[in-house]
Amino acid sequence: MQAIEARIFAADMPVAALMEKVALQIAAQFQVRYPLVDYPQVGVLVGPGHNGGDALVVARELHFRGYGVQVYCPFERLKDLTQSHLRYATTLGIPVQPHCALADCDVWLDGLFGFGQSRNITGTVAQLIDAVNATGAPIISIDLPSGIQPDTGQVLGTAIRATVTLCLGLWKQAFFQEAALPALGESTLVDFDIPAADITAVMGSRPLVQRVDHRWALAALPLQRPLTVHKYQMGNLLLVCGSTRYAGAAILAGLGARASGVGMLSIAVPAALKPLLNQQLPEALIIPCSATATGEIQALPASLDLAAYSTIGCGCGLTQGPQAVVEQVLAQGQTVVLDADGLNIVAAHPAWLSRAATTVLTPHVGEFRRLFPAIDLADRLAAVRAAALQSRTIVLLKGARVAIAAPSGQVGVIPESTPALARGGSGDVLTGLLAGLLAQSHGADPVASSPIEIVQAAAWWHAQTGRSLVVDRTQLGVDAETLAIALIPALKQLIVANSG
Ligand SMILES: NC(=O)C1=CN([C@@H]2O[C@H](COP(=O)(O)OP(=O)(O)OC[C@H]3O[C@@H](n4cnc5c(N)ncnc54)[C@H](O)[C@@H]3O)[C@@H](O)[C@H]2O)[C@@H](O)CC1
Ligand SMILES: Nc1ncnc2c1ncn2[C@@H]1O[C@H](COP(=O)(O)OP(=O)(O)O)[C@@H](O)[C@H]1O
Ligand SMILES: [K+]
Repeated sequence: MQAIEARIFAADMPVAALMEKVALQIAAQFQVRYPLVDYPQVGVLVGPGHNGGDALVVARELHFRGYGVQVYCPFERLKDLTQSHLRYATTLGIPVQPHCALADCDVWLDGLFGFGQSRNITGTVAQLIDAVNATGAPIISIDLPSGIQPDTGQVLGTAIRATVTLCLGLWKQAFFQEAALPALGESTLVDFDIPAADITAVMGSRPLVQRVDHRWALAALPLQRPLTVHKYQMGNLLLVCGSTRYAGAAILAGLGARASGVGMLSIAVPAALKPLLNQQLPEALIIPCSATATGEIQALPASLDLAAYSTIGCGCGLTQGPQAVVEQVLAQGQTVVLDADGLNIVAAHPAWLSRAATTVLTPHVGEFRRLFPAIDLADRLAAVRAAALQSRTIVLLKGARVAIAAPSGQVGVIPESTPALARGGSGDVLTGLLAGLLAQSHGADPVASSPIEIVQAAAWWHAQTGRSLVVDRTQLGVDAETLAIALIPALKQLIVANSG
């Protein structure tokens, strides 16, 4: 953003004109969300840079529209343009105070810091932020909540907890970092006509980090099958999963795979689980495996031709016993998705990941740390990219903002989700779903999407299904089985909602 902004200014767009253009939009949005009749008193926090300048333009506009405006600016030295706006606000009779004795305001506007913030916030400024948060009144943050590091999303000591954040121009990475989520509130983008040429000049035609949106995700799904296909051309998936202890994980992965539309689904489980799996997934071919005394897979049947499958998904509910099975799966030449215990096993044998075919790893933070102990998770987007580059695999880092990185360094992030998905088994559903989609892309009639696009699409679909279930059933109603069964109806809704 800084580099793009510099290009715009170098091309002689006056800085003050751009600030005015942006701030007038913020003022308009402010008045729609917080109308004068209900929110007559506005407190405005002004920082030393252009974020503070934006806030002062908004303060001026709100003053003329009839709001009672009170400015708080705990800084002595301001950038010139910000200083000019402050002088003019004072001339208009808008009260300006430096300290924390806060008036009773109905709503706050946060213009302390924007994308220029990097240092820890201390002293009076920190006190001001804490005091405004403590009022309980709604807060609109300009560009970023003050106190949030724009790239990593980390809290710089303390941060405004915004009700609404109006992000200016282009999404900053912090909007997709979990550390920032509690501070962001509802986030929307304010467009101010950045020339496309300036964006491409700085970011290239494909930015390194991209939000996965409905257009991309729906385009990557195999929604239209060729007319004359047979089942083996629409993906031949093998799931290797389950143990007596974790039988449900195998069922949930199977249900996720079912929703993918995969042509042929086989599930290798300890023999004792076969009747249960048959009952839950009548369409699947259940492959009984020899088991240890503790109910783990001992070995895959010698007659099983692993090379016949287009994709193998391995690990859900496996336990850490079947190491040789994981090694055998990774020695195959086709796409492998590793989850849960598959990841825990491979963490001790990273060399097994050196393979020519595509490997997809789907760790949560705990599994990620075991796999990549040297990679710092403070910046999740950088961490997932480093992991993909290091392991030459596709890495999907689970959590509130799922991030997916390819060995090329490209990162996709799922911009919307719901904490209702933080529930045992929902990851198993995702593994089955994405393995089933990957299997179809390797069928004889492949869809055009690349593996990374398919993994992103699966994660998007999974998160959107969670969100749609929350609407119907509250956050308490998103258990993993319900999630798996809802994938298809949710997809139907998503297609209808995003058509045209
Ligand atoms: N994106 C764009 O091109 C536009 C940007 N504008 C605004 O300009 C902002 C960026 O302006 P600036 O580059 O001036 O940066 P900021 O307004 O974020 O402020 C940076 C200033 O704060 C100081 N500072 C940073 N952390 C501090 C701390 N912890 N304690 C005390 N002081 C601290 C810095 O030394 C610097 O002087 C954007 O966020 C946005 O609000 C708009 O005015 C117009 C369009
Ligand atoms: N706070 C959250 N908000 C949104 N999604 C979440 C959150 N926490 C977890 N998830 C999602 O829920 C799933 C949990 O998967 P995982 O941790 O593997 O659990 P399990 O192994 O029990 O299935 C992942 O898809 C993850 O991204
Ligand atoms: K701000």
